[in-house]
Amino acid sequence: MVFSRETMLSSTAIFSAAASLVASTVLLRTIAADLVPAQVHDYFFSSLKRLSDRLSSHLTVVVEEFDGLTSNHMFDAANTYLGTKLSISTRRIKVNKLERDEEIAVTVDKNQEIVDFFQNVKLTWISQSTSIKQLANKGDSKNSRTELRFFELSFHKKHKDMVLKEYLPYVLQRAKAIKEERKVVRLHTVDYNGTDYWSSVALNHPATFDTMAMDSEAKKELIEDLNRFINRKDYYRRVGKAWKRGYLFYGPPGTGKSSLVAAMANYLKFDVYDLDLREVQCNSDLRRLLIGSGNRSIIVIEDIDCNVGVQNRETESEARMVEDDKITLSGLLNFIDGLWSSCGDERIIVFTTNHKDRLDPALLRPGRMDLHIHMSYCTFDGFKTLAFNYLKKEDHTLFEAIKELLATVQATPAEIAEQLMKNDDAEVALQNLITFLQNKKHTMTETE
Ligand SMILES: Nc1ncnc2c1ncn2[C@@H]1O[C@H](COP(=O)(O)OP(=O)(O)OP(=O)(O)O)[C@@H](O)[C@H]1O
Ligand SMILES: [Mg+2]
Repeated sequence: MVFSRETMLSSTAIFSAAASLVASTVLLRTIAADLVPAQVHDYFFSSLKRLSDRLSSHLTVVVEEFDGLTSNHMFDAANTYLGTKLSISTRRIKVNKLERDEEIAVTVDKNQEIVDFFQNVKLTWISQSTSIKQLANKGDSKNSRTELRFFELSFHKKHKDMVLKEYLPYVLQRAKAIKEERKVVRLHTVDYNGTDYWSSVALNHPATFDTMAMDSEAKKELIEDLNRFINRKDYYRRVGKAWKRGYLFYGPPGTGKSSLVAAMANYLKFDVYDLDLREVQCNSDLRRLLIGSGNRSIIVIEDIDCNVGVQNRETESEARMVEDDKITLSGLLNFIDGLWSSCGDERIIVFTTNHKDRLDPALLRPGRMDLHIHMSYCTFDGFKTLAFNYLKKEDHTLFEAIKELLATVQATPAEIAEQLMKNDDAEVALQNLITFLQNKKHTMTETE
Protein backbone atom coordinates (compact mmCIF):
# COMPACT_ATOMS: atom_id res chain seq x y z
CA MET A 1 0.00 0.00 0.00
CA VAL A 2 1.30 3.48 -0.87
CA PHE A 3 0.42 6.50 1.26
CA SER A 4 0.46 9.93 -0.25
CA ARG A 5 1.91 12.79 1.79
CA GLU A 6 -1.60 14.13 2.32
CA THR A 7 -2.90 10.89 3.80
CA MET A 8 0.13 10.68 6.08
CA LEU A 9 -0.48 14.21 7.25
CA SER A 10 -4.14 13.76 7.69
CA SER A 11 -3.69 10.53 9.62
CA THR A 12 -1.25 12.28 11.97
CA ALA A 13 -3.78 15.04 12.36
CA ILE A 14 -6.48 12.50 13.09
CA PHE A 15 -4.37 10.81 15.74
CA SER A 16 -3.61 14.03 17.53
CA ALA A 17 -7.24 15.07 17.24
CA ALA A 18 -8.20 11.71 18.73
CA ALA A 19 -5.77 12.18 21.58
CA SER A 20 -7.13 15.60 22.44
CA LEU A 21 -10.64 14.23 22.08
CA VAL A 22 -9.89 11.64 24.76
CA ALA A 23 -8.49 14.35 27.00
CA SER A 24 -11.47 16.63 26.43
CA THR A 25 -13.86 13.75 27.06
CA VAL A 26 -12.40 13.31 30.51
CA LEU A 27 -12.56 17.02 31.24
CA LEU A 28 -16.07 17.43 29.87
CA ARG A 29 -17.22 14.40 31.75
CA THR A 30 -15.94 15.84 35.01
CA ILE A 31 -17.65 19.19 34.39
CA ALA A 32 -20.88 17.72 33.11
CA ALA A 33 -21.25 14.96 35.67
CA ASP A 34 -23.22 17.09 38.10
CA LEU A 35 -25.04 19.32 35.61
CA VAL A 36 -26.61 17.10 32.98
CA PRO A 37 -29.31 14.45 33.65
CA ALA A 38 -27.73 11.01 33.90
CA GLN A 39 -29.31 9.40 30.80
CA VAL A 40 -28.50 12.32 28.51
CA HIS A 41 -25.04 12.48 29.96
CA ASP A 42 -24.42 8.77 29.44
CA TYR A 43 -25.75 8.81 25.88
CA PHE A 44 -23.69 11.82 24.92
CA PHE A 45 -20.48 10.49 26.33
CA SER A 46 -20.84 6.97 25.05
CA SER A 47 -21.32 8.33 21.51
CA LEU A 48 -18.38 10.63 21.90
CA LYS A 49 -16.35 7.81 23.25
CA ARG A 50 -17.19 5.42 20.42
CA LEU A 51 -15.99 8.08 18.00
CA SER A 52 -12.75 8.73 19.83
CA ASP A 53 -12.10 5.00 20.25
CA ARG A 54 -12.37 4.47 16.52
CA LEU A 55 -9.84 7.16 15.80
CA SER A 56 -7.38 6.37 18.53
CA SER A 57 -4.32 4.16 18.65
CA HIS A 58 -5.24 3.37 22.20
CA LEU A 59 -6.81 0.29 23.57
CA THR A 60 -9.26 0.56 26.42
CA VAL A 61 -9.85 -2.23 28.90
CA VAL A 62 -13.11 -2.02 30.82
CA VAL A 63 -13.18 -3.40 34.33
CA GLU A 64 -16.74 -3.55 35.64
CA GLU A 65 -17.70 -3.88 39.27
CA PHE A 66 -19.90 -6.90 38.74
CA ASP A 67 -19.94 -9.83 36.43
CA GLY A 68 -23.61 -10.66 36.49
CA LEU A 69 -24.36 -11.04 40.17
CA THR A 70 -20.88 -11.82 41.39
CA SER A 71 -18.42 -9.07 42.09
CA ASN A 72 -15.42 -8.72 39.85
CA HIS A 73 -12.24 -9.36 41.74
CA MET A 74 -10.25 -7.31 39.23
CA PHE A 75 -12.43 -4.26 39.96
CA ASP A 76 -11.94 -4.67 43.66
CA ALA A 77 -8.20 -4.95 43.23
CA ALA A 78 -8.00 -1.93 40.92
CA ASN A 79 -10.05 0.07 43.42
CA THR A 80 -7.67 -0.78 46.25
CA TYR A 81 -4.54 -0.34 44.15
CA LEU A 82 -5.56 3.02 42.66
CA GLY A 83 -6.31 4.32 46.14
CA THR A 84 -2.55 4.31 46.65
CA LYS A 85 -1.84 6.05 43.32
CA LEU A 86 -3.61 9.35 43.87
CA SER A 87 -1.84 12.41 42.49
CA ILE A 88 -2.23 16.12 43.09
CA SER A 89 -4.52 16.31 40.07
CA THR A 90 -7.01 13.93 41.69
CA ARG A 91 -9.99 16.06 42.65
CA ARG A 92 -12.31 13.68 44.47
CA ILE A 93 -11.56 10.70 46.64
CA LYS A 94 -13.66 8.45 48.82
CA VAL A 95 -12.82 7.20 52.28
CA ASN A 96 -14.35 4.42 54.28
CA LYS A 97 -13.70 2.51 57.42
CA LEU A 98 -15.45 -0.50 58.83
CA GLU A 99 -15.73 -0.61 62.58
CA ARG A 100 -13.09 -3.31 62.86
CA ASP A 101 -10.63 -1.60 60.54
CA GLU A 102 -7.76 0.27 62.05
CA GLU A 103 -7.09 2.55 59.15
CA ILE A 104 -9.17 4.58 56.76
CA ALA A 105 -9.27 3.11 53.26
CA VAL A 106 -9.00 5.60 50.40
CA THR A 107 -10.41 5.01 46.91
CA VAL A 108 -11.00 7.27 43.92
CA ASP A 109 -14.41 8.74 43.30
CA LYS A 110 -16.09 8.53 39.89
CA ASN A 111 -14.92 10.52 36.89
CA GLN A 112 -11.38 10.76 38.10
CA GLU A 113 -8.31 10.07 36.03
CA ILE A 114 -5.26 8.38 37.44
CA VAL A 115 -2.03 7.89 35.58
CA ASP A 116 0.21 4.99 36.45
CA PHE A 117 3.52 3.90 34.97
CA PHE A 118 4.59 0.29 34.68
CA GLN A 119 7.76 -0.77 32.86
CA ASN A 120 7.91 2.81 31.54
CA VAL A 121 4.52 2.45 29.90
CA LYS A 122 1.89 5.06 30.62
CA LEU A 123 -1.40 3.61 31.77
CA THR A 124 -4.41 5.83 32.24
CA TRP A 125 -7.24 4.76 34.49
CA ILE A 126 -10.58 6.53 34.64
CA SER A 127 -13.15 5.69 37.25
CA GLN A 128 -16.65 5.77 35.82
CA SER A 129 -20.17 4.88 36.64
CA THR A 130 -23.32 4.50 34.64
CA SER A 131 -26.83 4.49 35.96
CA ILE A 132 -28.74 1.27 35.45
CA LYS A 133 -32.45 1.01 35.00
CA GLN A 134 -34.39 -0.61 37.79
CA LEU A 135 -35.89 -3.84 36.56
CA ALA A 136 -37.69 -6.38 38.71
CA ASN A 137 -37.31 -6.77 42.50
CA LYS A 138 -38.24 -3.19 43.23
CA GLY A 139 -38.96 -4.02 46.84
CA ASP A 140 -35.57 -5.57 47.36
CA SER A 141 -33.65 -2.40 47.97
CA LYS A 142 -30.48 -4.24 49.00
CA ASN A 143 -29.98 -5.94 45.67
CA SER A 144 -31.24 -3.26 43.34
CA ARG A 145 -28.22 -1.34 42.22
CA THR A 146 -28.78 2.01 40.65
CA GLU A 147 -25.37 2.45 39.16
CA LEU A 148 -22.69 0.25 37.72
CA ARG A 149 -19.20 1.33 38.53
CA PHE A 150 -16.31 0.50 36.26
CA PHE A 151 -12.78 1.50 35.42
CA GLU A 152 -11.46 2.17 31.97
CA LEU A 153 -7.80 1.49 31.50
CA SER A 154 -6.27 2.96 28.32
CA PHE A 155 -2.83 2.54 26.88
CA HIS A 156 -1.15 2.18 23.52
CA LYS A 157 -2.39 -0.85 21.61
CA LYS A 158 1.06 -2.32 21.28
CA HIS A 159 1.22 -2.95 25.04
CA LYS A 160 -1.88 -5.14 25.11
CA ASP A 161 -0.01 -8.36 25.96
CA MET A 162 2.12 -6.73 28.58
CA VAL A 163 -0.94 -5.21 30.28
CA LEU A 164 -2.95 -8.43 30.27
CA LYS A 165 -0.11 -10.75 31.21
CA GLU A 166 1.98 -8.59 33.51
CA TYR A 167 0.38 -5.32 34.60
CA LEU A 168 -3.06 -6.58 35.65
CA PRO A 169 -1.61 -9.57 37.56
CA TYR A 170 0.70 -7.05 39.24
CA VAL A 171 -2.30 -4.92 40.27
CA LEU A 172 -4.00 -8.02 41.71
CA GLN A 173 -0.91 -8.94 43.66
CA ARG A 174 -0.33 -5.42 45.00
CA ALA A 175 -3.98 -5.14 46.07
CA LYS A 176 -3.71 -8.41 47.95
CA ALA A 177 -0.60 -7.18 49.76
CA ILE A 178 -2.21 -3.83 50.59
CA LYS A 179 -5.25 -5.59 52.04
CA GLU A 180 -3.06 -7.92 54.03
CA GLU A 181 -1.19 -5.00 55.56
CA ARG A 182 -4.45 -3.42 56.60
CA LYS A 183 -5.99 -6.60 57.89
CA VAL A 184 -7.02 -6.63 61.51
CA VAL A 185 -6.63 -10.06 63.06
CA ARG A 186 -9.86 -11.28 64.68
CA LEU A 187 -10.55 -13.64 67.51
CA HIS A 188 -13.54 -15.92 66.96
CA THR A 189 -15.24 -17.69 69.81
CA VAL A 190 -18.41 -19.75 69.89
CA ASP A 191 -21.41 -17.79 71.06
CA TYR A 192 -23.14 -20.47 73.13
CA ASN A 193 -25.85 -18.20 74.46
CA GLY A 194 -27.00 -17.07 71.09
CA THR A 195 -26.43 -18.82 67.82
CA ASP A 196 -24.07 -21.62 68.87
CA TYR A 197 -21.90 -20.34 66.11
CA TRP A 198 -18.73 -18.26 65.74
CA SER A 199 -18.80 -14.60 66.69
CA SER A 200 -15.74 -12.40 66.61
CA VAL A 201 -13.92 -9.39 68.01
CA ALA A 202 -10.63 -7.78 67.00
CA LEU A 203 -7.71 -9.61 68.54
CA ASN A 204 -5.90 -6.82 70.28
CA HIS A 205 -3.15 -8.97 71.68
CA PRO A 206 0.21 -7.19 71.55
CA ALA A 207 2.34 -10.35 71.51
CA THR A 208 4.85 -10.70 68.69
CA PHE A 209 7.74 -13.11 68.27
CA ASP A 210 10.03 -10.30 69.42
CA THR A 211 8.23 -9.91 72.73
CA MET A 212 8.02 -13.65 73.43
CA ALA A 213 10.40 -14.80 76.15
CA MET A 214 11.14 -18.36 75.15
CA ASP A 215 13.90 -20.68 74.09
CA SER A 216 15.48 -18.96 71.10
CA GLU A 217 16.04 -22.22 69.20
CA ALA A 218 12.38 -23.19 69.60
CA LYS A 219 11.30 -19.73 68.49
CA LYS A 220 13.53 -19.92 65.42
CA GLU A 221 12.27 -23.38 64.56
CA LEU A 222 8.65 -22.27 64.82
CA ILE A 223 9.16 -19.17 62.65
CA GLU A 224 10.98 -21.20 60.00
CA ASP A 225 8.25 -23.82 60.03
CA LEU A 226 5.59 -21.13 59.57
CA ASN A 227 7.49 -19.49 56.72
CA ARG A 228 7.95 -22.81 54.96
CA PHE A 229 4.28 -23.60 55.42
CA ILE A 230 3.13 -20.27 54.00
CA ASN A 231 5.37 -20.56 50.96
CA ARG A 232 4.38 -24.09 50.09
CA LYS A 233 0.92 -23.75 48.62
CA ASP A 234 1.91 -25.32 45.32
CA TYR A 235 3.83 -28.07 47.02
CA TYR A 236 0.87 -29.13 49.14
CA ARG A 237 -1.37 -29.05 46.10
CA ARG A 238 1.07 -31.14 44.06
CA VAL A 239 1.43 -33.87 46.63
CA GLY A 240 -2.32 -33.86 47.30
CA LYS A 241 -2.02 -33.03 50.99
CA ALA A 242 -4.29 -30.77 52.99
CA TRP A 243 -2.54 -27.48 53.46
CA LYS A 244 -2.47 -27.41 57.24
CA ARG A 245 -0.12 -27.55 60.15
CA GLY A 246 -0.52 -28.83 63.69
CA TYR A 247 1.36 -27.64 66.76
CA LEU A 248 1.33 -28.70 70.38
CA PHE A 249 2.33 -26.09 72.96
CA TYR A 250 2.88 -27.54 76.41
CA GLY A 251 4.13 -26.24 79.73
CA PRO A 252 2.98 -24.84 83.09
CA PRO A 253 0.42 -22.02 83.40
CA GLY A 254 1.79 -18.55 82.66
CA THR A 255 4.61 -19.60 80.37
CA GLY A 256 3.13 -17.97 77.28
CA LYS A 257 1.27 -20.68 75.36
CA SER A 258 -1.71 -18.47 74.62
CA SER A 259 0.56 -15.50 73.96
CA LEU A 260 2.47 -17.57 71.44
CA VAL A 261 -0.76 -18.27 69.53
CA ALA A 262 -1.40 -14.51 69.43
CA ALA A 263 2.17 -13.88 68.26
CA MET A 264 1.67 -16.38 65.42
CA ALA A 265 -1.64 -14.78 64.46
CA ASN A 266 -0.09 -11.30 64.40
CA TYR A 267 2.87 -12.57 62.39
CA LEU A 268 0.79 -14.35 59.75
CA LYS A 269 -2.24 -12.05 59.94
CA PHE A 270 -4.37 -15.13 60.45
CA ASP A 271 -7.61 -15.04 62.43
CA VAL A 272 -7.80 -17.13 65.59
CA TYR A 273 -10.68 -19.52 66.28
CA ASP A 274 -10.76 -20.42 69.94
CA LEU A 275 -12.58 -23.70 70.35
CA ASP A 276 -13.59 -24.72 73.86
CA LEU A 277 -14.29 -28.44 73.60
CA ARG A 278 -16.14 -28.49 76.92
CA GLU A 279 -18.90 -26.51 75.28
CA VAL A 280 -19.10 -28.60 72.14
CA GLN A 281 -21.82 -31.19 72.57
CA CYS A 282 -21.07 -33.76 69.91
CA ASN A 283 -18.94 -34.66 66.93
CA SER A 284 -21.42 -33.20 64.48
CA ASP A 285 -21.22 -29.85 66.29
CA LEU A 286 -17.47 -30.04 66.11
CA ARG A 287 -17.63 -30.74 62.41
CA ARG A 288 -20.04 -27.85 61.84
CA LEU A 289 -17.79 -25.43 63.71
CA LEU A 290 -14.59 -26.52 62.02
CA ILE A 291 -16.16 -26.29 58.59
CA GLY A 292 -17.46 -22.85 59.52
CA SER A 293 -14.02 -21.50 60.34
CA GLY A 294 -12.36 -19.39 57.66
CA ASN A 295 -9.27 -20.03 55.60
CA ARG A 296 -5.98 -18.52 56.71
CA SER A 297 -6.78 -19.19 60.31
CA ILE A 298 -5.44 -20.72 63.48
CA ILE A 299 -7.77 -23.03 65.37
CA VAL A 300 -6.82 -23.27 69.01
CA ILE A 301 -7.96 -25.95 71.39
CA GLU A 302 -6.72 -24.91 74.82
CA ASP A 303 -6.13 -27.28 77.72
CA ILE A 304 -6.73 -30.32 75.60
CA ASP A 305 -6.08 -32.62 78.57
CA CYS A 306 -9.03 -31.13 80.48
CA ASN A 307 -11.48 -31.58 77.68
CA VAL A 308 -14.20 -34.18 77.73
CA GLY A 309 -13.36 -37.54 76.29
CA VAL A 310 -9.98 -36.51 75.08
CA GLN A 311 -7.80 -37.88 77.87
CA ASN A 312 -7.75 -41.53 77.01
CA ARG A 313 -9.56 -44.24 75.15
CA GLU A 314 -11.20 -45.84 78.21
CA THR A 315 -13.17 -42.82 79.26
CA GLU A 316 -13.94 -42.38 75.63
CA SER A 317 -15.65 -45.75 75.37
CA GLU A 318 -17.57 -45.07 78.59
CA ALA A 319 -18.74 -41.81 77.16
CA ARG A 320 -19.80 -43.60 74.03
CA MET A 321 -22.16 -45.81 75.99
CA VAL A 322 -23.79 -42.75 77.54
CA GLU A 323 -24.22 -40.78 74.40
CA ASP A 324 -23.24 -42.05 71.01
CA ASP A 325 -22.29 -38.84 69.30
CA LYS A 326 -20.41 -37.37 72.24
CA ILE A 327 -17.26 -35.59 71.21
CA THR A 328 -14.32 -37.94 71.28
CA LEU A 329 -10.64 -37.91 70.65
CA SER A 330 -11.10 -40.06 67.60
CA GLY A 331 -13.69 -37.61 66.29
CA LEU A 332 -11.18 -34.86 66.68
CA LEU A 333 -8.28 -36.76 65.18
CA ASN A 334 -10.40 -37.85 62.25
CA PHE A 335 -10.94 -34.26 61.51
CA ILE A 336 -7.31 -33.35 61.80
CA ASP A 337 -6.24 -36.22 59.60
CA GLY A 338 -8.71 -36.32 56.83
CA LEU A 339 -12.07 -34.73 56.85
CA TRP A 340 -11.15 -31.12 56.52
CA SER A 341 -8.63 -31.69 53.79
CA SER A 342 -11.58 -31.06 51.52
CA CYS A 343 -12.74 -27.90 53.20
CA GLY A 344 -10.13 -25.29 53.53
CA ASP A 345 -6.71 -23.97 52.97
CA GLU A 346 -3.98 -22.50 55.09
CA ARG A 347 -5.13 -23.84 58.43
CA ILE A 348 -3.08 -24.15 61.55
CA ILE A 349 -4.33 -26.09 64.51
CA VAL A 350 -2.80 -25.57 67.94
CA PHE A 351 -3.37 -27.70 71.00
CA THR A 352 -2.21 -26.38 74.35
CA THR A 353 -1.81 -28.34 77.54
CA ASN A 354 -0.31 -27.99 81.00
CA HIS A 355 0.17 -31.77 81.21
CA LYS A 356 1.67 -33.39 78.16
CA ASP A 357 1.93 -36.67 80.10
CA ARG A 358 -1.85 -36.89 80.42
CA LEU A 359 -2.52 -36.81 76.71
CA ASP A 360 -3.55 -39.83 74.72
CA PRO A 361 -0.49 -41.24 72.94
CA ALA A 362 -2.48 -41.13 69.69
CA LEU A 363 -2.22 -37.37 69.82
CA LEU A 364 1.51 -37.44 70.41
CA ARG A 365 2.32 -39.95 67.70
CA PRO A 366 5.00 -38.64 65.32
CA GLY A 367 3.44 -36.98 62.32
CA ARG A 368 0.23 -36.09 64.12
CA MET A 369 1.41 -32.73 65.38
CA ASP A 370 4.16 -31.18 63.28
CA LEU A 371 5.95 -29.46 66.15
CA HIS A 372 5.88 -29.91 69.91
CA ILE A 373 6.96 -26.71 71.64
CA HIS A 374 7.86 -26.73 75.28
CA MET A 375 7.07 -23.46 77.03
CA SER A 376 8.92 -23.48 80.27
CA TYR A 377 10.06 -21.46 83.26
CA CYS A 378 11.90 -18.27 82.56
CA THR A 379 15.57 -18.50 81.65
CA PHE A 380 17.97 -15.58 81.84
CA ASP A 381 17.60 -15.10 78.10
CA GLY A 382 13.84 -15.00 78.51
CA PHE A 383 14.22 -12.49 81.33
CA LYS A 384 16.29 -10.22 79.09
CA THR A 385 13.48 -10.16 76.52
CA LEU A 386 10.99 -9.26 79.25
CA ALA A 387 13.29 -6.57 80.71
CA PHE A 388 13.50 -5.03 77.28
CA ASN A 389 9.72 -5.26 76.74
CA TYR A 390 8.79 -3.74 80.06
CA LEU A 391 11.72 -1.54 81.07
CA LYS A 392 13.50 -0.90 77.77
CA LYS A 393 16.72 -2.10 79.43
CA GLU A 394 19.24 -4.25 77.59
CA ASP A 395 21.60 -4.39 80.52
CA HIS A 396 21.81 -3.32 84.15
CA THR A 397 24.06 -3.94 87.15
CA LEU A 398 21.28 -5.97 88.80
CA PHE A 399 21.07 -8.42 85.86
CA GLU A 400 23.89 -10.55 87.24
CA ALA A 401 22.05 -11.24 90.53
CA ILE A 402 18.90 -12.13 88.58
CA LYS A 403 20.87 -14.49 86.36
CA GLU A 404 22.12 -16.38 89.41
CA LEU A 405 18.65 -16.62 90.96
CA LEU A 406 17.02 -17.80 87.72
CA ALA A 407 19.52 -20.66 87.52
CA THR A 408 17.88 -22.21 90.61
CA VAL A 409 14.39 -20.67 90.94
CA GLN A 410 11.45 -21.72 88.81
CA ALA A 411 9.46 -18.62 87.92
CA THR A 412 7.15 -18.27 84.95
CA PRO A 413 7.47 -15.40 82.47
CA ALA A 414 4.01 -14.27 83.64
CA GLU A 415 5.26 -13.92 87.23
CA ILE A 416 8.36 -12.04 86.16
CA ALA A 417 6.36 -9.77 83.87
CA GLU A 418 4.07 -8.96 86.79
CA GLN A 419 7.02 -7.86 88.94
CA LEU A 420 8.56 -5.77 86.18
CA MET A 421 5.29 -3.97 85.58
CA LYS A 422 4.93 -2.84 89.17
CA ASN A 423 7.26 0.12 88.87
CA ASP A 424 8.33 2.43 86.05
CA ASP A 425 11.72 2.96 87.63
CA ALA A 426 13.95 0.16 86.29
CA GLU A 427 16.11 0.04 89.39
CA VAL A 428 13.11 -0.36 91.72
CA ALA A 429 11.40 -2.88 89.44
CA LEU A 430 14.51 -5.05 89.18
CA GLN A 431 15.05 -4.88 92.94
CA ASN A 432 11.41 -5.98 93.43
CA LEU A 433 12.02 -8.89 91.13
CA ILE A 434 15.12 -9.94 93.08
CA THR A 435 13.14 -9.90 96.34
CA PHE A 436 10.37 -11.90 94.68
CA LEU A 437 12.82 -14.52 93.39
CA GLN A 438 14.60 -14.76 96.76
CA ASN A 439 11.27 -15.36 98.54
CA LYS A 440 10.43 -18.01 96.00
CA LYS A 441 13.77 -19.68 96.58
CA HIS A 442 13.13 -19.80 100.34
CA THR A 443 9.68 -21.35 100.00
CA MET A 444 11.14 -23.85 97.52
CA THR A 445 13.86 -24.97 99.93
CA GLU A 446 11.39 -25.08 102.83
CA THR A 447 9.02 -27.42 101.03
CA GLU A 448 11.81 -29.70 99.88
N1 LIG B 1 6.96 -16.47 77.29
C1 LIG B 1 6.41 -15.28 77.53
N2 LIG B 1 6.88 -14.17 76.92
C2 LIG B 1 6.34 -12.96 77.17
N3 LIG B 1 5.31 -12.77 78.00
C3 LIG B 1 4.80 -13.82 78.64
C4 LIG B 1 5.31 -15.13 78.42
N4 LIG B 1 4.62 -15.99 79.17
C5 LIG B 1 3.71 -15.28 79.82
N5 LIG B 1 3.80 -13.97 79.51
C6 LIG B 1 2.94 -12.92 80.07
O1 LIG B 1 2.03 -13.52 80.96
C7 LIG B 1 0.69 -13.44 80.53
C8 LIG B 1 0.01 -14.80 80.63
O2 LIG B 1 0.58 -15.71 79.71
P1 LIG B 1 -0.26 -16.75 78.83
O3 LIG B 1 -1.72 -16.57 79.06
O4 LIG B 1 0.21 -16.66 77.44
O5 LIG B 1 0.21 -18.11 79.48
P2 LIG B 1 -0.30 -19.59 79.20
O6 LIG B 1 0.91 -20.44 79.08
O7 LIG B 1 -1.26 -19.59 78.10
O8 LIG B 1 -1.03 -19.94 80.56
P3 LIG B 1 -2.21 -21.02 80.80
O9 LIG B 1 -1.59 -22.37 80.78
O10 LIG B 1 -2.69 -20.65 82.16
O11 LIG B 1 -3.23 -20.82 79.74
C9 LIG B 1 0.76 -12.96 79.10
O12 LIG B 1 -0.28 -12.09 78.78
C10 LIG B 1 2.11 -12.25 79.03
O13 LIG B 1 1.95 -10.90 79.40
MG1 LIG C 1 -3.31 -20.07 77.98
